[in-house]
Amino acid sequence: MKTLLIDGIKVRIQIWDTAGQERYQTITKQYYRRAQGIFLVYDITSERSFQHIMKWASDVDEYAPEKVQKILVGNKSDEVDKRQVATEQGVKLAQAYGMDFFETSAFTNRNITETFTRLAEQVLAANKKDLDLLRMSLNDELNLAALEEEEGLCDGGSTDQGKGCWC
Ligand SMILES: Nc1nc2c(ncn2[C@@H]2O[C@H](COP(=O)(O)OP(=O)(O)OP(=O)(O)O)[C@@H](O)[C@H]2O)c(=O)[nH]1
Repeated sequence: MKTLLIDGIKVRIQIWDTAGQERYQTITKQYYRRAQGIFLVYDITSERSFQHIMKWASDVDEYAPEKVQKILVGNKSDEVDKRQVATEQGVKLAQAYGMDFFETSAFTNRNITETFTRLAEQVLAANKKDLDLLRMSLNDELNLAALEEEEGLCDGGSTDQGKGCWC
């Protein structure tokens, strides 16, 4: 669980880290169904993990909801000497899939918050209509509560017009 502040809204994100190994894939696919955002992560020190992204992406297309938001992530950017996948390769693949792309390091924390924030922003944008409705009903509730409080004050019998009560 991670909390981020986006556009003045406190967003709580539940994160599932699915297993990369083939033998867990039946379970992994079940996670896709309820996902709103997905990171497709490879390891920049492993060409093989980069090649696997195509497979992950096709699984996501098959099992995740249509409006799921995706970001391509090349992790372990701190491992400069072991790099096998050039940044440009990541950029190109992300462009081909129409995704944003970040290189991150879980070791140094580079781009971690940025990556999560970006995905959360995309998820919020994709669900903007629902969010606007939620905001509107929240505002209605707040206005109602304020009105009730005001009426309560008036019921209290204050005749002091200086306090803004005109009933
Ligand atoms: N140098 C460095 N090492 C990392 C980074 N992220 C993860 N590691 C290391 O890489 C190894 C594998 O990390 P995991 O988090 O188990 O990777 P995973 O992709 O979840 O592995 P699966 O369980 O097979 O899905 C561990 O030894 C981590 O410490 C990073 O950004 N930089």
